Amino acid sequence: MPGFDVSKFHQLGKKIVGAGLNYKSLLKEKGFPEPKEPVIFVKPTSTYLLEGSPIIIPKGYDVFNEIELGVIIGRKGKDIRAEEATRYIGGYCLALDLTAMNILNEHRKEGLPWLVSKGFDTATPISAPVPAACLPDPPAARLWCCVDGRLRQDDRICGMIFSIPRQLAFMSKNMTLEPYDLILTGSPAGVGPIKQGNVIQGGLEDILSINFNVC
Ligand SMILES: O=C([O-])CC(=O)C(=O)O
Ligand SMILES: [Mg+2]
Repeated sequence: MPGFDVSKFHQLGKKIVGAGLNYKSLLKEKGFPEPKEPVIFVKPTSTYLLEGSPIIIPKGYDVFNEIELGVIIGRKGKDIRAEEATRYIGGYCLALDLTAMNILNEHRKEGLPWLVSKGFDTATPISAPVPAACLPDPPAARLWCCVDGRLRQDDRICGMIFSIPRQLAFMSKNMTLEPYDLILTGSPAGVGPIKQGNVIQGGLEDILSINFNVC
């Protein structure tokens, strides 16, 4: 994409918009109905964590792994049409949308926002980014996550309920998407607790990989 350098993502990363409950496999696992529209939330940029730094679990937080394909926005867009959405994608990364599930479950029951469960420091570990051209066919790609070498999550991007173009269209009706925003596109089944000493690894085909320690 002209004028967009995805390698600057780690310095210039802007808002983080997540789509939750977006994989058929996850909803089956949780016994939740499919949402009629994308369920979206924002994470603070202070949650970003780069490889080499450890995940820190706050006391009393039951933090769960959530591997996700991250879409890095490459150009400003408002009211993006799903048919044109790929033109706004500047690159991809892998991310862990770490979530304090004990807190989220309580807040969900009470109809409260998700910020506390998803907004703690180190809650968004991210991989190195790649340009959009490195992933020509996202739906066909396999996404996986291991904890201490044991496979927990393994699904294809086509297991999403709302495709990446539909997510960008929905989000950009509500808010302008800007270069270096990160869209977290939802996590497949297999989320579970992580604890001090765990090693979390994930991948998308042989295109993206992520590796973090929990301290
Ligand atoms: O944590 C949750 O239950 C919602 C979420 O972010 C996801 O499904 O990826
Ligand atoms: Mg998530």
